[in-house]
Amino acid sequence: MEVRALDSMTRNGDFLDGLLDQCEENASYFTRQNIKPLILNLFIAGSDTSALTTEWAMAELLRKPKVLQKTKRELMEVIGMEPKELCMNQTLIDSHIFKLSSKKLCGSILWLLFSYLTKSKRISKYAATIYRRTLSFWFIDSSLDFRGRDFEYIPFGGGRRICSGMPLAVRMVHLMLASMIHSFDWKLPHGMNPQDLDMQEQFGTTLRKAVPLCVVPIYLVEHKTG
Ligand code: HEM
Repeated sequence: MEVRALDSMTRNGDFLDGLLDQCEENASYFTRQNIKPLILNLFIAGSDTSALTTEWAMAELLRKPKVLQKTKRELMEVIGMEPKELCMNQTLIDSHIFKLSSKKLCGSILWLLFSYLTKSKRISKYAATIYRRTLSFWFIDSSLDFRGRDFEYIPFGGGRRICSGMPLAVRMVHLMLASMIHSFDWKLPHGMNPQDLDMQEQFGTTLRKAVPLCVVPIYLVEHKTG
């Protein structure tokens, strides 16, 4: 903090700087002691949820090779062949995702992804029915909003305590999935049949796969040769 006061170069304008600025404000109830638990909270709330959603989605895609292929084709159409284009660039991701959503593809993936999390959080009988129904379909032209407006489907909760990481989570999960599908072909190990993939769940704070997904990435030759 002393160094920050002396040297404006040590400021990156990032989240931590914002928190430290807040501590320094007169009459702020927020102190340096609050920063560590707050950041820890964000890691706990943000890492397993996003990683497991991505893992479940990959597992579902691998069980449905035609859907995986269709997803890949759409990504190739929208992004092109060059994997380096798919980087952590906000504008790029958003524009790509919107293009895909218009084809109902990403929308349907999102729908599937978050259904898992719906199951792990505050599940009601009604949500359970929706969840089961959701898993039977892939290409749903869903009119349900995952942002807490339709109470039968609240993967991020709703109201004042709705997940504050939702905008980040939606982008991260899409980006991770899209990068993986776009850049590699995927196959199951030891010639495993997609239908034999173990989809059992392990109950917990977040719903993980009982048997972690093991899958082999194959680098696409077209990418190398251009
Ligand atoms: C797919 C990913 C995620 C899912 C499904 C998810 C889901 C949820 C749910 C259901 C809640 C409880 C909302 C309520 O009480 O009504 C929640 C809260 C929260 N989430 Fe997420 N989350 C995800 C990712 C993230 C990420 C990436 C972050 C931050 C980096 C984050 C930060 C938080 C925080 C801080 C809360 C507490 C909000 C509060 O109580 O005011 N989450 N999340």
